[in-house]
This record gives sequence, C-alpha cells and structure tokens, in this order.
Amino acid sequence: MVRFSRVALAYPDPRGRPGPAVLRDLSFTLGEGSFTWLLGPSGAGKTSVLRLMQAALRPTEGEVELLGIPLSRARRRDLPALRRRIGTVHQEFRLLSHLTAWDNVALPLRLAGVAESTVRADLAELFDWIGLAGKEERRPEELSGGEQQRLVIARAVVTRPALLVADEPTSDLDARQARRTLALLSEMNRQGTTVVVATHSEDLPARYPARALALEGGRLVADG
Ligand SMILES: Nc1ncnc2c1ncn2[C@@H]1O[C@H](COP(=O)(O)OP(=O)(O)OP(=O)(O)O)[C@@H](O)[C@H]1O
Repeated sequence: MVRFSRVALAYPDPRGRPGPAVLRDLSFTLGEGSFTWLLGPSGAGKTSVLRLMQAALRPTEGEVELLGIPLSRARRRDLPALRRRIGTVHQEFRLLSHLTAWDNVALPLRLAGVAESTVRADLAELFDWIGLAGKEERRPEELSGGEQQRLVIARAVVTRPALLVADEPTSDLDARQARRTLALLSEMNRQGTTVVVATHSEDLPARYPARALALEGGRLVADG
C-alpha cells in the first residue's frame, strides 16, 4: 500500500540547489488496511513524510511506492489521478469560506463528475456520520473548530480514498473533540481504509494503540 525504500528528502534552497536533508534513509512498509501513528517532535519530518505519501513531492533519493505505483516511474500527468485516491486532512482546515458545509464536502464529488443524485445520497449519510445533520447550510465560520475538522474529514473521505493521511488533525481541538475526530478516523480504518496520522501528542496514541513510527531529525528511531 505504502512503501518507503531508503528515502531521503532535501528541499531546494532559495537558489534552487538542494538544501540539507530533512529525511534520511527512511524505509518502512504500511500494509493495506493498517492504522499507523507517525510521531516525533516539531521539525522531525512528519509533514514531509506525509507530503511524500500524498504524492505532493518526490523523494530526492530512494523510492516511494503508493497504492502500487512507484513515484520515480509515475509520469507527471498520472499524479492527479493517484492523488485523488488519497484523502488528506491538514493541520489548518482549508475549508472554502464562501461555500456552505454541504458544498465544501460535495466539491470533490462534483469535480469528479458524480451525478447530483448520488452526491445527495452520499452526503446525507456522511453528514449523519459526522454529527452535522441540520448544519449543512452553514458556512465554515459558523461551525465550531471540532465541527470544521469533522467536515474536513468528511471531505477527505467522500471519494472513498484507499489511503487517508492526516497531519495533526486534533492539534487545535479540546480533548473531547479530539477523541471524536479520532473516532471517525478509526472508524474509516475499520471499514478498510489505510490510515496514517501524524501527531506530537502522546495522549492520543495511548488511547488508540496501533503501530507507531517515530521520527527524529528525519530518521526513523522507533517502529512498534
Ligand atoms: N518547504 C520547505 N522548504 C525548506 N525546508 C522545509 C520545508 N518544509 C519543511 N522544511 C524543513 O524540514 C524539516 C522537517 O519539517 P516537517 O514540517 O516535515 O517536520 P514536522 O515533524 O512535521 O514538524 P511540525 O510538527 O512542527 O509540523 C524542518 O527542519 C523544516 O524546517
């Protein structure tokens, strides 16, 4: 499902030359249907790993294979189709403020050309699932932080991605909302989606025991 083989990553410096390596010699495999925590202090490289998992970047060295596709061999024009099979939940919500809750979640389906009758049926079910039935016409600013985050999760899973990647999805939420968000992610996992969640919280992984990859200085320092 996800395979990193001796991956190194360096961002370009302001002159376009490779800067220092922020990921080094990273190798691991995540099986289909697995749930994985990605742990490590700020700057350890968690977001960079997730950006590789979203096919938003290619590694400087080594290979990243996503859903059976090695990024080194993927053509640029094939990447959008691959990215559509990967759901992402970011630190910042990135909801579109001028659209209603309903239209934010409907957007990925409408962009994919899904019939409006299917959109209606799928979204009605999703709004129930995230506990936002009755708030479909609100704009993001009229929802609480926890509600907005659940909306982001609905938007990430509405296309039924094979892989769901979440970067600090609970960092701005209180403990109750954080647990609720995690419950949605683990429910997706129980239904077969491969899930990866980056966090620097120690509390959440203790609550949802699963494999944990720990990064420090761009290297894998623990896997268990
Ligand atoms: N676009 C970029 N250009 C240059 N360097 C970057 C870029 N993005 C991240 N870095 C550097 O890469 C290293 C790893 O950053 P990354 O964001 O992956 O870590 P992180 O573990 O997700 O941190 P945090 O928990 O603070 O989000 C850091 O030293 C950071 O400064």
